[in-house]
Parts: sequence; structure tokens; C-alpha cells
Amino acid sequence: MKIHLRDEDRPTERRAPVTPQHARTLIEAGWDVDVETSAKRIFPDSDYNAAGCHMKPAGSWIDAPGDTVILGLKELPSLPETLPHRMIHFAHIYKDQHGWREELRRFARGGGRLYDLEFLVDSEGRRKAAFGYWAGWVGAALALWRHLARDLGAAGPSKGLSSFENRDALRSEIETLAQGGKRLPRAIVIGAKGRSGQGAVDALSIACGEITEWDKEETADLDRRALTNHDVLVNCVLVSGPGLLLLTPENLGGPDQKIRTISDVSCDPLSDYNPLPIYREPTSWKRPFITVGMNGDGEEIELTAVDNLPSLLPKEASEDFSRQLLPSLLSFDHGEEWRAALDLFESKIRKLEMAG
Ligand SMILES: NC(=O)c1ccc[n+]([C@@H]2O[C@H](COP(=O)([O-])OP(=O)(O)OC[C@H]3O[C@@H](n4cnc5c(N)ncnc54)[C@H](O)[C@@H]3O)[C@@H](O)[C@H]2O)c1
Repeated sequence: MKIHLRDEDRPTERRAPVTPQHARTLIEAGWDVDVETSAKRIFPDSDYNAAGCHMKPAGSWIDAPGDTVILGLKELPSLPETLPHRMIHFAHIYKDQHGWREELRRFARGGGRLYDLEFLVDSEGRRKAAFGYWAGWVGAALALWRHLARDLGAAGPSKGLSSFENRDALRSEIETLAQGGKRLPRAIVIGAKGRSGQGAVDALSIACGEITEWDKEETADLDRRALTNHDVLVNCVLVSGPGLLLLTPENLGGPDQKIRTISDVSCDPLSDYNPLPIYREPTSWKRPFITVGMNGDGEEIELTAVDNLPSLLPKEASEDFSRQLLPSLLSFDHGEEWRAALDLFESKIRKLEMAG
């Protein structure tokens, strides 16, 4: 088997789906591993080279032999127009996203196949590899950092963000502020049993006085007064339909409403089912926090909703993702997850053909 790790097209994408350590595991299992050099990837080229990978120029996947599997994380550049390879990445084209037809046509023209990482699932539909844990960890850490910074009149993360070398860089920002002597916040995580919920709980434990963990059971009959009797709210719910409304504009500002900092890790403001319909669009690395109202104590409620949180911690996010993906890669393309991804791809190609 021959696999080729692409340099990511997006200039800010520093994550990798396979670490140098796991590239070595693939080589030991008999894989031939090519890796494109990259000026931005969080792992240096020299580590892949030392692991036994063949280093190739960025963008050379286009000319790889036809039997090579091309691995990446995010979308492809817009050229070439034909894709003859088997490709593994997050393509973001199966939910009728902008440009899905043209992207699928590239595969149809070249005879290639897409194994979309978002749909690499087991027989119960559970994702084989996901970035959720570190999304929750970073989302909660940003909220905690900002909350403590405000207590001391500092900007904290609201001055703008760039990716962190590792989690300790972010943790030390929080720990330094927590030593400032103010009361540690009481936080609540909704969707606490999920991947991002677990990450959020772990990050909040750096400097929270108390952490309440709610999942489906606790929100079935929502006690909003108990919900708003916290300083920090982190939403990590995977919403699949209507029903859950955590906070609406009408719920803000009541006398018992203590919440001052919100992190919406789920970050789905454009969905009809958004459980936090108190903001209209994701916030950015440049301006991660916005004010969404006032709480019962007359303090501004600040919210962050960044839609690419794991990219802020590319090292940990990549290591975790690579660890989850490795067993599937070692069984490429025999496992049920590869069959599921391929079946979906083929059904989308049929949909394209029927649409004409
Ligand atoms: N902002 C980002 O960068 C980023 C990155 C990754 C994932 N996400 C998003 O985070 C969300 C969670 O992802 P995940 O991987 O943690 O999912 P997950 O499936 O691991 O966990 C979701 C949790 O939500 C809970 N839940 C569902 N309905 C609920 C309800 N009504 N009340 C309370 N809890 C409920 C589930 O029981 C589960 O524990 C998704 O919407 C995902 O798209 C965002």
C-alpha cells in the first residue's frame, strides 16, 4: 500500500491527520509513506523524514501514481479538474454545501473515490476519528481565560488569537490569572458526556470553583434558573432536531441570571435548532468574543463561538485524531467504516448523475 500525505491548501491549517510517530507505524506495517514538505504543519518535515517517510514537494500529490491513496484533512485546491485517486479527507460536500456538484464531478471525471473522514463511521454511526475533545477543551479554556481576565481588567483572549504551540501555553495563561486572588467561577457544561463536553470539563478543571455537568437527562425538563445560576456556560450539545433552547434573548438580564461568559462549542448559529439563539454568526480568531446582553448583575455577557477551535491547538488535536484514525488506516480499505464511506460516496455520485 502506498499513501501520500498532502500539504494542506488552507494557509492557516497546521493540523495533520497522521503524526510522524504513526507514519512510522504505517511503514512498519508495510506501507510506503510519502509526505509533502510543509511550511506550516505543526510537525516538522524532519520528524517525518526521521520516521522513514519519503519527502515530496508540496502539491506533488497531483502526480502521484494512480494506486496511491491521498490523505489530507481539509478541502482540495480547485485544480486539477479531474481526480483519479482514492482520497481521504473532510470534503464538506455531502450536505449540499456550496460547490458540491463541481467537486463531485472532479471525482466522476477522473474515476477517483472519496472516503470522507466525517462519514467514516462504525455500524452504529459513531465517527472513527473526530476532533471533538480538543474543540471542547479549547472552547472552554477560552471562556475561562476571558472570564478571569475580565475580573482583573485584562483583555485575555479578546485581543485576538493565533494557534498555540501546545496546551500548556493556554493553560499557563489561565493559571496566572487564577492566582490573581478573585473568586474562581462556577461553570456548567451542557452535552457533558460527549467528546467535546469531556474536553470542556477537563479544561474548566484548571481553575473553576465548581463544574456542573448536564447531558440529555438534565435538559429533558430544563431548569433554566439552575442553568443561569452559573458564571460560565459551555455548550457542547450535538443537536439533531428541535426542542432544546438553553437561552433566548428573553432569558437574559433576569434577576437570577448570573452567567457572564458563554462558549458555544457547538457553534451552529445558522441552524433553526440552535439552542443559543442569542447571536447570529460565528466569532473569529481576530475577534473571538462579542457582547450578547447584560446579566442580572448588570454585567455584560460575553460569548465566543469559534467554528475551527481544534486548529488553535494543532499539536494535541492532530495527535488525538491520528491515534483514532490509525487503526482504520491499518485496515484500509477492508473495515466497515471504509465500506460506509464508499457507499455514501457512490450514492452521492448517483445523485449527481440523476441531477444531470
Ligand atoms: N467549534 C468547533 O470547532 C467544533 C469542533 C468539533 C465539533 N464541534 C461541534 O460540537 C458539537 C458536539 O460534538 P461532539 O463531538 O462532542 O459530539 P458527541 O456526539 O460526542 O457529544 C454530543 C453530546 O450532546 C449530548 N446531547 C444531545 N442532545 C442533548 C440535549 N438535548 N441536552 C443535553 N445534551 C444533549 C449527547 O448526549 C452527547 O453527550 C457538534 O455540534 C460538533 O459539530 C464544534
